[in-house]
Amino acid sequence: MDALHAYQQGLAALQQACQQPGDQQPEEQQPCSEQLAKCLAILLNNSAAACLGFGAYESARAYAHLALRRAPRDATTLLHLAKALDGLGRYSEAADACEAHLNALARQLQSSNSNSNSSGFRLAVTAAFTDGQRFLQSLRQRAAEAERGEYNEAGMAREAAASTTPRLERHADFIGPVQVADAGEGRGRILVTSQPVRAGQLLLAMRADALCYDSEVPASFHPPPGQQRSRAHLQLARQLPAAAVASSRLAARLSYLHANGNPVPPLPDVQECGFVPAAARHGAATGGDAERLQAGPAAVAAEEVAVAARAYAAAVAAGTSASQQARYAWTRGLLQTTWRDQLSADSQLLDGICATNVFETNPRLPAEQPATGGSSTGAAAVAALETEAGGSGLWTLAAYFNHACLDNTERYFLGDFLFVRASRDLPAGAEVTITYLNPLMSFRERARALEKRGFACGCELCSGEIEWRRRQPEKAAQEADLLDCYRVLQAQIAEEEADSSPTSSATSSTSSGSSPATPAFLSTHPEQRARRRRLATRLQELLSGLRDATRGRVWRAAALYRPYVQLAELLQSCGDFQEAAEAYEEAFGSLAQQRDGDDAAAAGAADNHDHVSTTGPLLAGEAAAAAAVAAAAVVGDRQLLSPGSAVLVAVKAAVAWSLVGPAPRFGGDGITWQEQERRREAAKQRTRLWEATARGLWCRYFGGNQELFEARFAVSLRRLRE
Ligand SMILES: C[S@@+](CC[C@H](N)C(=O)[O-])C[C@H]1O[C@@H](n2cnc3c(N)ncnc32)[C@H](O)[C@@H]1O
Repeated sequence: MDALHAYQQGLAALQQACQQPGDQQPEEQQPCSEQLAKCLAILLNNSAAACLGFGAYESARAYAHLALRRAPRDATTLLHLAKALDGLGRYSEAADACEAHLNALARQLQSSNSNSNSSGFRLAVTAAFTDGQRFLQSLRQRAAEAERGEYNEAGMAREAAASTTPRLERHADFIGPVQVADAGEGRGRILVTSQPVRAGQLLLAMRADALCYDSEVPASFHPPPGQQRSRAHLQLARQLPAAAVASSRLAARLSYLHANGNPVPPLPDVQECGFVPAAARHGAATGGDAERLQAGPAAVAAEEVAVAARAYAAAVAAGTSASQQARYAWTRGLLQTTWRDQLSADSQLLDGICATNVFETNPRLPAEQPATGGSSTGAAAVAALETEAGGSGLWTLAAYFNHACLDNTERYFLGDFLFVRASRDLPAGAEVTITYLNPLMSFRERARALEKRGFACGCELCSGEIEWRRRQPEKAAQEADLLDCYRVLQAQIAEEEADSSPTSSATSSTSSGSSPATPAFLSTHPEQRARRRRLATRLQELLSGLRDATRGRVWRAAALYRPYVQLAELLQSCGDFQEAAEAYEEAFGSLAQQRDGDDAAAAGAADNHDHVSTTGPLLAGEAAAAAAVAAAAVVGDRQLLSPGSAVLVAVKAAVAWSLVGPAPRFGGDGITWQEQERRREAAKQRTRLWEATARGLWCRYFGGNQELFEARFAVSLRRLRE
């Protein structure tokens, strides 16, 4: 800031020197001498560099632009312009400026060869050229991301996996075909599609505006007793006031967010918040500075003096009181000045904003971690990377998504980057929703969690359940009783699983050296296996009751998915791989929308199968698999409750089937060698089928990047290849 001040004084002095004596009007000013023009260019360029130093990008751009009017081919100024445009998110223009910078360096190299300049100079220019090429590459990458939503997600997953607290700073946000609109009817602001979109299309990708990873919470931080929010969430809320004071962009974005219990703020100001849609970026990518760069040296005109003065004023404002630019933050009282003239942020309001809008980065699937009644605000039904770090963050544009238990998007995180894709084809103007909860929680759990947040969900899933309860009160009561029993059983299963510590005789899931014959999760202790088998039998009985109680309902996953996955895991740990695989298939089947006659269709499939196959223990499972895979193939026709869970459970089914063939049969069942061979072959086919199903769903709902699929399911896929 001091440097900028000094340059400004220098510029003022030169300005005076350039002025002709007498009382000419500014328009009549004469061109100053070549030497003065050179000095001016240097001072303007240095001013640009100073502005870059404290993030005053608009001022840096203005200064660099003025400097280039005097020295249009100056390599350093072109680099400063590229950096300023990069900071402003104008990536294509920044790439143009960077290319011009590289051309200027190439010319310098050429003339240094012919002028026999010192080798030191040539080395320095060559090094700058290499840096410039790298910079250009990263600008082109950001332009592709911001303008077209083209991300190297597998590369980002690797970047994320390389750190325990990943922050993917080198990537740009993408705001696709969505915009904020007023929903009215007490539902606040929502996101709607700005054009028709296809299932799987990327709607939004953005870095967290603020994020705290679990591992970043100081050990000394003890949340107040009874607190429902995670430690990272609370820590984030504590950090926000200082962060809002330090960044006007963050303050602006936060100020438009809703905090339950407060009046809903107006629609966010796009300029203030910097929510630039990809379409607008694409349009801005032509012309602008890139074109104006062609302008030759010019006289010091009054207009330019005014531009320099404005750039200076803006830089000073940005450097001294960053948050002055967040106008609505002042109106709302989120930012204030204290009696000592210091800037401060309303921590209570920010705490409320956090409570209403935070997402968790690696919410676990319910089968991995039973839902706890929905205290987490961001539980999502997507398979987390095995390496993904847990944390709480704010993604301020995603905060305008309203909730629906049966939503029309899929979301996932790569480090601190949030991706949201459409999970259905949607027309223009359709409301885009996400689920704040895990849709696989029971209706009662979801309703209770949303009640705490002050609203009731009226989505198709919830209204379907309400209608079913009205029509079938006995079945609903039966289901509720069974789910209560399931909760008791769940606690016993959790206790049993806790018993598989490395010191116990069962092999822990973290042990190494697993092979298909002795998978890591297989319990080798006979007593433990017997205990688990007993629990599995009780779960099977309970599931048979739940199936009856929910027969005829459109969606059954909320009741069936979790117990089936849990059953599969128990069976797998007992070495009953085939039964485990079939339980995973049932879990998968429960995710697909049930239609009238679906059960009859499955029975029909089994009957058909009967005619062509010898009756055997694989039969029921094969029919179920065929039905499930068929369901996966026609998801366009009907829906999956949670595509993320469907992909995960399909992978798990594939792994379970891969273990069937070569696994030893406990207890022996006296089957022939040929029969064993037949089963082995059938299991192999089923493995391939389920892997293909998982990949098919991945393509439909997650953009289809196979490398990312490999990264997400690395451990499981390795097991499949063994
Ligand atoms: C993350 S904000 C979503 C955006 C919000 N509508 C706004 O204007 O800021 C969460 C809040 O939106 C409201 N909301 C979200 N989903 C809703 C729904 N399905 N029905 C009614 N209100 C909802 C609730 O007040 C909730 O606490």
